[in-house]
Amino acid sequence: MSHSLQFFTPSRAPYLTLQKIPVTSYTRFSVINFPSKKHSLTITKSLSSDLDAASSQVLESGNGQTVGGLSADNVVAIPSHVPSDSGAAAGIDVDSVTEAELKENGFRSTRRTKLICTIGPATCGFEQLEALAVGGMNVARINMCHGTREWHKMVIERVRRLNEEKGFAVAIMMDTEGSEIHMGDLGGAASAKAEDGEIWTFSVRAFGTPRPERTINVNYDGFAEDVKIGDELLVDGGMVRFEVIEKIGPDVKCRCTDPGLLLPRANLTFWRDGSLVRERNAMLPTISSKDWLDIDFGIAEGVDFIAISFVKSAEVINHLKSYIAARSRGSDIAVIAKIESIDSLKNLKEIILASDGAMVARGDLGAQIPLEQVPSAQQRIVRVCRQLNKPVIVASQLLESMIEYPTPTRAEVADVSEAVRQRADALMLSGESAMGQFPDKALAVLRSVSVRIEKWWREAKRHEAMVLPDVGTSFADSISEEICISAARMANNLEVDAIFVYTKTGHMASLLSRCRPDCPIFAFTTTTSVRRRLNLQWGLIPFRLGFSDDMESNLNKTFSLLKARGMIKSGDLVIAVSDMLQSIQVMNVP
Ligand SMILES: Nc1ncnc2c1ncn2[C@@H]1O[C@H](COP(=O)(O)OP(=O)(O)O)[C@@H](O)[C@H]1O
Ligand SMILES: C=C(OP(=O)(O)O)C(=O)O
Ligand SMILES: [K+]
Ligand SMILES: [Mg+2]
Repeated sequence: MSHSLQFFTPSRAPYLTLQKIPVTSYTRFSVINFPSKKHSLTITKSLSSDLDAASSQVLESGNGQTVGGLSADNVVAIPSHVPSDSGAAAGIDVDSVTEAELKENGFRSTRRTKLICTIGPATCGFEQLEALAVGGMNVARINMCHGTREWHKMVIERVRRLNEEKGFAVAIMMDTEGSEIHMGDLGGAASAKAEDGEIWTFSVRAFGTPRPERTINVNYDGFAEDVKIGDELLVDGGMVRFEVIEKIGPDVKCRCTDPGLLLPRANLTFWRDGSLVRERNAMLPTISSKDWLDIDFGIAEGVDFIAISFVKSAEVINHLKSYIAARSRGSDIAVIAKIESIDSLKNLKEIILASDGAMVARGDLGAQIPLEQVPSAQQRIVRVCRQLNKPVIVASQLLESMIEYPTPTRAEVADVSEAVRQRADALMLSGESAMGQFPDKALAVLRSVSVRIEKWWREAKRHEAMVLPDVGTSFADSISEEICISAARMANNLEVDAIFVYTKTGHMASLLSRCRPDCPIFAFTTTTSVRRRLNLQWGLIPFRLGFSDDMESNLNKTFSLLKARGMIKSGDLVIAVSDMLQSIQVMNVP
């Protein structure tokens, strides 16, 4: 039984044909774009089955052993020993955590929201990093505000080793310091307490060690000239407040009006007559000379993402992207724009269009706009990113109290839930994982809240439909988009177990992720770098797999490999799409 449907458009002529094809074992709809390209939409009930032969044939392990079914104590994924970026590799790379999750709980309950951990003194050891990866960390973030390049290099090497030895695909995000005004590093002290009414000296002078009492170094030379007596000085957006009372040369004397804890390199803003004074910040370059050196370091180390602090316009992103393209010879580093200033909100759409993703950096954003405006800004940024098909991260203070306590506050759980409900791609831990006392517990809270809220909203079918504008710039891109939108809709309506996408660049996988379908998306890609990058995006489970242009053989191979590892089983309903063939196929796993 088969059906046909034809679309004709005049002259320019993509004739899209759904035609009747006499096939008995499955139903095939073909969408044909004359004269050049063929797009097939195939609904397959049963696949010609040389599958059993295939499944007995493979799975090659890292040491060349053949692995059949996995036993409970054998859940650690064994990456193929074939060079990872080789398209011809016979095995499949997936990590032990995903594998165990799929086996134990099935497709439906896999976590869709991705998790990022800032790595700091509390989590930089190999075992600590491994514990985070086991706990669900998808991306490790290093913040170039803190630590030395040698320290960051060591963290990068450990994460890479973890990926190689344990089959993880933890990506690395390097976050630049940016050139906004901030305090010095407190001479090595972890914090300093400012009490109500105390007089502190803020100065561009570098103080020796031990740091004289009640002194703070400021990184910006023009500081003393720019502030005026009566200005309000806010540390970290108001965690501590001072009033400027006197200027003596490079020193600015301030009285503490809201006491609190000063942390190393905390951000400083000054306010006059109720408004943020930002003329000076506007003069500072977004990417400082130190940031450029850090960026060179990131390129040399082959990080997966570079997050740029205090982006003000699309121009700086375009500039950086061409810099990276010229320097990194083929390795594709994604650029994430941190939205944390008034200017970045003003130019939001252009910035996001120019970037490969964005971060709602609520820490500094909350210091630049009134706190009560942060939630609506977050919602807007998340929506714009999804519409423009760019991954979006919600960051800062998600579980701030867990820096010190083993359980979150109810309000923190509600905040995390809201970000998950908005269906942001990723949630980020900062101090909680960098220097907190309970990094693993904080990650576990993000994980369990994500899974719970995702399930609740899926079951309640309460996700409002979002209008997804055309983002493609070519006709072929538009076809990919339509295919992904249709595949996601079909997946929801048919209640399929998973969508499979075969993608070389990852683009088709991200288009599917944008649709936020009910089922998980298994993204098969040929390179480890694309696999790592896809790990930031909502709902994608990235695998590295060598595949060809022949979809039938790709599917057979995938089914046999995943079945052999107990990650799928006969009868599971799957939709497969591919960016080589631009096709949709619906089938039961044989
Ligand atoms: N590499 C590091 N070395 C030492 N401390 C770090 C490092 N990274 C982060 N931290 C600590 O974790 C805190 C939270 O991290 P993050 O939010 O990334 O930085 P910031 O507070 O500067 O915005 C920092 O204030 C700092 O105390
Ligand atoms: C993530 C942020 O940036 P950083 O931690 O680098 O200040 C933020 O400001 O929220
Ligand atoms: K930073
Ligand atoms: Mg910031």
